[in-house]
Amino acid sequence: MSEIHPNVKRVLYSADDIKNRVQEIGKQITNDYKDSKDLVLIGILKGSFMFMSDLVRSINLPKTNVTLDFMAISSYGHSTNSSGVVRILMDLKSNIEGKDVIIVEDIIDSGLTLNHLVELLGSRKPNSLHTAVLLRKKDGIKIDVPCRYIGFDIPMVFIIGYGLDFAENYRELPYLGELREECYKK
Ligand SMILES: O=P(O)(O)OC[C@H]1O[C@H](OP(=O)(O)OP(=O)(O)O)[C@H](O)[C@@H]1O
Ligand code: HPA
Ligand SMILES: [Mg+2]
Repeated sequence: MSEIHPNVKRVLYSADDIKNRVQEIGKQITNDYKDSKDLVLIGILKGSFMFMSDLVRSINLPKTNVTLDFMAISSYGHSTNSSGVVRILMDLKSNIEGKDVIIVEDIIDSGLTLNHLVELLGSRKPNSLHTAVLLRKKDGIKIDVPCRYIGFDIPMVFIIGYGLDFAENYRELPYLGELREECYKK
């Protein structure tokens, strides 16, 4: 493995661990949606960009019309705690009415973001609506959001890498690591 960033306290999941788990989720989705006519994967930017790009390449549905769309939201800004306000920075380009929708998220922490998205997208009358989430902090959840596909359950530490940021940094790291506390606690 390439050198670990000095602000990473420990690596929770290596690039290989992530690859293997994402492939498993891709296989599950392939099996669950083999009879779907129209599957839309909705990536929630920015955090899900790596998970989304690896996940779509792990899905093999040649007879299904698989499309991608994106929404951009923000609730953390430059903090390690949710502001509690989910701001939609960019909405979908497509109409999801009648389609099978999977929301692709990097992490559930408080659950506020995903809960908001499920309510919002559910109101647009999709044929079905499920969620694929790479990381879940079970002990941090304030609102219980149903998740069909979960990568890993993780402890209450702040995670960076594989798309996840702290104050917009570290998204490029190929692994999932714990950010050193001294980087955000003064
Ligand atoms: O369960 P919650 O407590 O709501 O936290 C999860 C959300 O917070 C992060 O987004 P953020 O606001 O940092 O935007 P980003 O994806 O652009 O980093 C993360 O990507 C999730 O979307
Ligand atoms: O642990 C985290 N890391 C990065 N972004 C996040 N958004 C919610 N929790 C986290
Ligand atoms: Mg963020």
